[in-house]
Amino acid sequence: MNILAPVRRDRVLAELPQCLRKEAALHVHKDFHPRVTCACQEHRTGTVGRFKISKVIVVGDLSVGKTCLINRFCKDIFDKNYKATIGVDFEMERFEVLGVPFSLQLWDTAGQERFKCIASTYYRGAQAIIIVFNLNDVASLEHTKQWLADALKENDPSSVLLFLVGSKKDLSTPAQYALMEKDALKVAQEMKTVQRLPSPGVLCHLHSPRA
Ligand SMILES: Nc1nc2c(ncn2[C@@H]2O[C@H](COP(=O)(O)OP(=O)(O)OP(=O)(O)O)[C@@H](O)[C@H]2O)c(=O)[nH]1
Repeated sequence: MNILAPVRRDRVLAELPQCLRKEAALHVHKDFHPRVTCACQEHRTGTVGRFKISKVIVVGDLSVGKTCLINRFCKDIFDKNYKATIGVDFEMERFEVLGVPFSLQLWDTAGQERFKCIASTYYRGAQAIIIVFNLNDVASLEHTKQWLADALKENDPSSVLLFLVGSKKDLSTPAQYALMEKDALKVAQEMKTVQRLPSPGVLCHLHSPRA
């Protein structure tokens, strides 16, 4: 018996872009090295029963907008009142990819120093790390390096996906924004070096709430 509500229509992917199709994945070809094939099959997602699960952790200074980012993605809402996250919060977003049920676990961690200890116990086993900073607060960008270092202590730097996300774009002037964007791209470049990936391993995304 299926007790879950149907997956939201915009979370159903019936077709993948060409570059993500099976034919494009070299490791599924017969003559590919078995060790690589195995490694590709092992890591990316966990499985609970018939469900595939990926874990994403969202880290960054207090009040940079982590909860708002998750709420916009999961519920399409924006709340201008600040309510600090205590420890961690959790959202589960269900998808259907080519007919296969898939869940994204989103872990919203507290930015406040006194909750860091609790929050960091949830870092382990992430497939993606989203590091958020405030585009109007250069210190929050500087601190992303420490957030990354802490998150990587619990995860495999060579396989985890990193996203550096700037928030509160609506509050910055074009000049401030241009400056911050330059600095953010530099930090993203440094993160890529820390991760020691041959290809771009960090995506830098600058975000503002829709009114
Ligand atoms: N103007 C504007 N305000 C934002 C934006 N994102 C978040 N805020 C506001 O910033 C405050 C903090 O947002 P949260 O999402 O709670 O921040 P957080 O990073 O989860 O904070 P902690 O739980 O303390 O770590 C709230 O008052 C939000 O409304 C944004 O893009 N633009």
